[in-house]
Amino acid sequence: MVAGKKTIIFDLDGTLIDSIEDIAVCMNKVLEKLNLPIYEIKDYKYFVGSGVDVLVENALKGSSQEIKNEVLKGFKKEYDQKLHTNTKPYEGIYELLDELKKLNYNLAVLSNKPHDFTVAYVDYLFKDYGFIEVHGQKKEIPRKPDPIGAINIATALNIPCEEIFFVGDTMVDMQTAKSAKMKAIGVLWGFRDEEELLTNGADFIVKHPLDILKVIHS
Ligand SMILES: O=C(O)COP(=O)(O)O
Repeated sequence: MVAGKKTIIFDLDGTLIDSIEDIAVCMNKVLEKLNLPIYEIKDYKYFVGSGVDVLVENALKGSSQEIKNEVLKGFKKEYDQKLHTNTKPYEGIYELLDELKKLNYNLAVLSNKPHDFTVAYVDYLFKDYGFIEVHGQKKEIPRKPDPIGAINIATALNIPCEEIFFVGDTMVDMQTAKSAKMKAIGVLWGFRDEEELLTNGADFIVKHPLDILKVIHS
């Protein structure tokens, strides 16, 4: 029975897991091989969030489609084919999930990371927490900030969107939450700042994962 249970949907990159270094290292490797300019980690925090195609677009503004295709192929080979050891849950995430498990919440993930890879990371890092709906980017479903992925989760769990908390670290997540009529929690340990989250509709801002417990009990 899942109906009626309290529900939280989490974004993955920048919210549950700190993946930025592995993404940056892989992309820089591909760029270097092709003699293209590389970027610092802080730049990647703004490139990531809308899926791998947009990551490539952001890193290659002004380049030809041919080069973009080559980088995309190279990045998928470099990054998407294995789990990366520097990618870890943020400090406090396991403590938060322990509490949410005790409270018997429905836990879900909605990411713009490729679907198979999203599932692989959740299985690898969070298999003890019973995430009930886990969705990455799929060809047939428009990616965030389109609300359809979030609405589909609500429908699958039979929970009204208005009762669901959506937790994320970027404007894409806040826009998704608001378009789906969910409660948007913006987190400050991820890739973007408070101003971006508030401007894009965050209902709550949290500085540490355990602060989410205060929000959901308020
Ligand atoms: O891979 C991305 O671009 C973003 O993934 P996220 O939706 O989990 O932040």
